Amino acid sequence: MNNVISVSKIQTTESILLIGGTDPSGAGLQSDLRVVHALGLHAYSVTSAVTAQHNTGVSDLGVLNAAHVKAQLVSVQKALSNVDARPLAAIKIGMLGDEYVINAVREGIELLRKEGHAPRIIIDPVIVASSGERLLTADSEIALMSKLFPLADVITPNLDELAQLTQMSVDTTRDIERATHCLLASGARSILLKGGHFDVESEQSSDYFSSEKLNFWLIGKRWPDRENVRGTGCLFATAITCASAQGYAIADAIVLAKTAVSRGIRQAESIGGAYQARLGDMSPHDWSVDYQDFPLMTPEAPDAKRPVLARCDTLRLGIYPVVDSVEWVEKLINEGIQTIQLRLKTDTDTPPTFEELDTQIEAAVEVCRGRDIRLFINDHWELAIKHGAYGIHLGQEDLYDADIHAIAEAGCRLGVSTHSYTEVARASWINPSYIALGPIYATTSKDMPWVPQGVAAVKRWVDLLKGEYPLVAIGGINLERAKALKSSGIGSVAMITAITKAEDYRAATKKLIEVWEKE
Ligand SMILES: Cc1ncc(COP(=O)(O)OP(=O)(O)O)c(N)n1
Ligand SMILES: Cc1ncsc1CCOP(=O)(O)O
Ligand SMILES: [Mg+2]
Repeated sequence: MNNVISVSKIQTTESILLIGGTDPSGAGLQSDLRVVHALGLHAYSVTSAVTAQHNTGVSDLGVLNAAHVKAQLVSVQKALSNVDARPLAAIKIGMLGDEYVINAVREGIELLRKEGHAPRIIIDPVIVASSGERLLTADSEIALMSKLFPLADVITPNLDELAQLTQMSVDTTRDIERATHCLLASGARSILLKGGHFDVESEQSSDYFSSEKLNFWLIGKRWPDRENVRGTGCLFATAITCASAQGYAIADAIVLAKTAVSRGIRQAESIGGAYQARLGDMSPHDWSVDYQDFPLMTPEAPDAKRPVLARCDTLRLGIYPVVDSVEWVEKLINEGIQTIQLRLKTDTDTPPTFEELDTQIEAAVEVCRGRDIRLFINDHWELAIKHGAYGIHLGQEDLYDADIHAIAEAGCRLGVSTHSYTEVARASWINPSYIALGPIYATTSKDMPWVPQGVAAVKRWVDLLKGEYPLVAIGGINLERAKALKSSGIGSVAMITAITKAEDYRAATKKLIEVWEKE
């Protein structure tokens, strides 16, 4: 999975370049600019074509002469050479119209690259309008694919465009997966199929993302009473561009963008005979995400059955030590600990045998029996089920191997690690018994590719997920940091070192419980 930037390190002052066609009724560049402005970012905009359209169709279309497009790109390049210019972090390419403009855009990007700009590139391959009119000449598709797709970090076709670009049928989820994987061969780093036009009778609106390393469906709510909201495809691609410009990994940018599309449709207003997406003001720091707009993510088909996992008996799991032996479990529950994890790793120089794991897990469950203790078993989900543990803790990679339905059927709780928007969306599909957020601070107990998130990010997660799941913060947490985290509203803090490496583990545990439980 991609690394993620810390939410507290996102950029809010980068600039974006939008290239596309105008639409007097609100889609195209007009829609793109609304997204950028809702987030308080700065955009340069280069017009490639002028369209006359409404929700009844396209009545006129003029593609600009390529020289005019190139001249606009040169002006942007000059603006960017000023000392007070904000760095160009991302480019969104929308409607281009013909191959002359495609060539001009390619040259413009090369010029910007020569000047040292290294923006991310998001291409919305605008080929056909929703009403059916072509917005790119038929003989220009090859130019779009050969000249621009290889530069793209993401391409965002809708259903018709995916079918058109791959010449494949896209009637089922399997068709979409196949066609999307096929389009990856164009050289783009990733593809996002915008699924607004797929399975329109469904209560869900599902998009499919594919890259070399990661494939998933992203599932959002559909709003059937908001028909044909204008410019949502543009909104999606532009929102991805904004989040990319802020430094988010592409998958996280896509999850955030999906929240913006849902928000825009949920708040849409009918103006002049057509629904217009409405974002309102959004904080560039957390995009003012509302959980009702937050998507679910799954590598399985969007209609796959979701597990129904047992709930924890509380939203506040309290001080949560993570330990590596039954002895530690016993010692700490004797000190008043009520939530604890047995973490027996097998990737060590002297890994435990299967029999040893079996014996230890059975013994840990036995030690907790009849004592109202929430004992979570890390990784070894089959043994946890076998011995009737209260719960299991799994990381994101573990989720691919584990049988989540078997865990649910056994009545076992499941806590899931997360480090990013993508992983929270993945966890949300599973509807886990708790969500762990980490690393909050740097940790010496585990090699982590993730940047520590800090207290401000925990506060944002609490605000986003409040009441939905018990939340657990982990990574480098000691007494002082637990005090700082308490104000975030999180219900639990997990730790290894602060207890198991403490000079006096009894005193350390007592103090942590005291601080956490103090009103
Ligand atoms: C409470 C809690 N949060 C996160 C983790 C990490 O789990 P995972 O990502 O599976 O890594 P390992 O612990 O297996 O190395 C955890 N164990 N507990
Ligand atoms: C297992 C794990 N997962 C995320 S951070 C971490 C280690 C936490 O240990 P410590 O409390 O010593 O930083
Ligand atoms: Mg694990």
